[in-house]
Amino acid sequence: MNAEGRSRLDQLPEWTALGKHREQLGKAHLRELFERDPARAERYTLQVGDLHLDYSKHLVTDETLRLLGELAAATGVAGLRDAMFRGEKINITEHRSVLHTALRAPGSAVVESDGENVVPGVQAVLTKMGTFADRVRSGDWKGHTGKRIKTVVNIGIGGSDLGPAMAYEALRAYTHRDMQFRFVSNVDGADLHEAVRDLDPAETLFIIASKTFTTIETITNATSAREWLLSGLGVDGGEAVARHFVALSTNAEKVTEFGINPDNMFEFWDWVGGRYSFDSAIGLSLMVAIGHERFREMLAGFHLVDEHFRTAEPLANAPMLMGLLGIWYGNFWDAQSHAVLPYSHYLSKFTAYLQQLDMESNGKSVDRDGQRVDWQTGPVVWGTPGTNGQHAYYQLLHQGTKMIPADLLGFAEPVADLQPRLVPQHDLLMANLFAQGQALAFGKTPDEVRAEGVAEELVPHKTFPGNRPTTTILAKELSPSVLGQLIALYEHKVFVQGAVWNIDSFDQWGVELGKVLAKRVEPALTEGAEVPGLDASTAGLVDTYRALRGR
Ligand SMILES: O=P(O)(O)OC[C@H]1O[C@](O)(CO)[C@@H](O)[C@@H]1O
Repeated sequence: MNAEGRSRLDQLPEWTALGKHREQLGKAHLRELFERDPARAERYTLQVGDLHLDYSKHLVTDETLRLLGELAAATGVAGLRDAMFRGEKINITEHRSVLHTALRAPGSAVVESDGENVVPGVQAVLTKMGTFADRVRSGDWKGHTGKRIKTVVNIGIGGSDLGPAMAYEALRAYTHRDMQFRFVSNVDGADLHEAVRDLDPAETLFIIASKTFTTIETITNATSAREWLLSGLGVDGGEAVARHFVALSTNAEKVTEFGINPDNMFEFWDWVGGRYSFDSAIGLSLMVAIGHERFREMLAGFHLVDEHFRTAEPLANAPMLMGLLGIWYGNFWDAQSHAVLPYSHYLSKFTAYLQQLDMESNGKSVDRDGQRVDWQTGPVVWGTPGTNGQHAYYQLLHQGTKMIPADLLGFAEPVADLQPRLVPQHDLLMANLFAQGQALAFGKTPDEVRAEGVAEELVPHKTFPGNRPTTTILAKELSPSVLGQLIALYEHKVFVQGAVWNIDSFDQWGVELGKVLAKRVEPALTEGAEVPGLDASTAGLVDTYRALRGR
């Protein structure tokens, strides 16, 4: 038991009860669960805003859900959720509030951190972003030589890249048709090189997105971008940088040091985690792309799901259910990973975005009390757009030895631009989604295979065991609001899991060691410096690298 009187997770009776229930369920098959309970599909469906969630193809019964609800109650998920919304410092290792929900709260809301209402500041930045976005979109914002901006290059990494880059792809149909948007994150110079090589510096705006403004990848790329701009324009700096560089950051001092005019800095706050930041100033490139009205629609979508999460009963609460189902598989069925499979080309970067959200949040093995956990925490999140995956790794999903719960996401209507020309194609896409969910759940028995006249020796090969759980999430179309709803759904799902596992989902100490070691090793590569304490393997690799580079 910890100081707050909370027992270790695996010693809770609710945990033990789930373990026993799992044994009792034994080899229960989804086929039987559906046969036994004809109303199952209808009952295990939720409508949240525009999102229709079908969780009937999960290896659960009413009893499972009841026990999972009891686990959520016993682990104080709702209490921690309320503390988050109230602005309490639930990020305990960094002593910070966790208030991304305030970024999308209505202007009239009052949300306090350290006794101060943060909402007016959020709204002021949104207004400043809106004015700036309008100026760039309309051509009123001119580059150094008086030309209008045609390309926006966002330079950032992690949460300062994945969110805007993903949302830009997702909302492509809503983006400014006469402008281009590019996203540079990798410290590999090839990323920046490819992004700018066909651009005219006079028509290019760089948005430097970094919460800390100290991230080596971003500062290195930003410095190279500044050199590219200045040499392209044939000037020394000063006014040219002010016309072509803006910053999104919490660190005004470093932004000014870099040479960016503080008037062109859009601020956010330390209570916004990097991976929860793209609806803050970090979304500026997206706002320029889709316009501030659409951006506000997206925020309203986020808020709708925030309110649902805050108020809905646990077993009618979509993020709560999704989080608990993940716990059911990870902790009681030993599933190691979770696939997110969008049946939408526009969501091609959605899973990559979720990887940071989920794995940086819940990839922890020490609990909030600093004790090593004895239970599995965050899963490996992976996946690509569904139909492409079908022709690559779905073989393993259907007939492999691993249990991989999956989310299938799809939209009833293609985005407006594609209608009506490609509507039949869209039906084919969605038929694939429905077919995959069905095949994964129900499979094909040996008898069904035999009935097709298949030779006996091939029967085992053509049998599909099924019983592979999926959640299907449908919406009418991928609008800005629906995107906001989807992201908030996953953000809160991750929250629920972290709360049950009793880990701090809002720090990321695990990324630090590599950063420190890279800084230490770099002089060995560039200057051949002696790096004390290098292990034999790494020292050998450094030597090989230097030899290959002729140093
Ligand atoms: O916005 P910053 O400060 O440049 O950080 C970028 C990313 O680096 C991390 O701190 C660590 O990878 C992420 O959490 C964050 O999103």
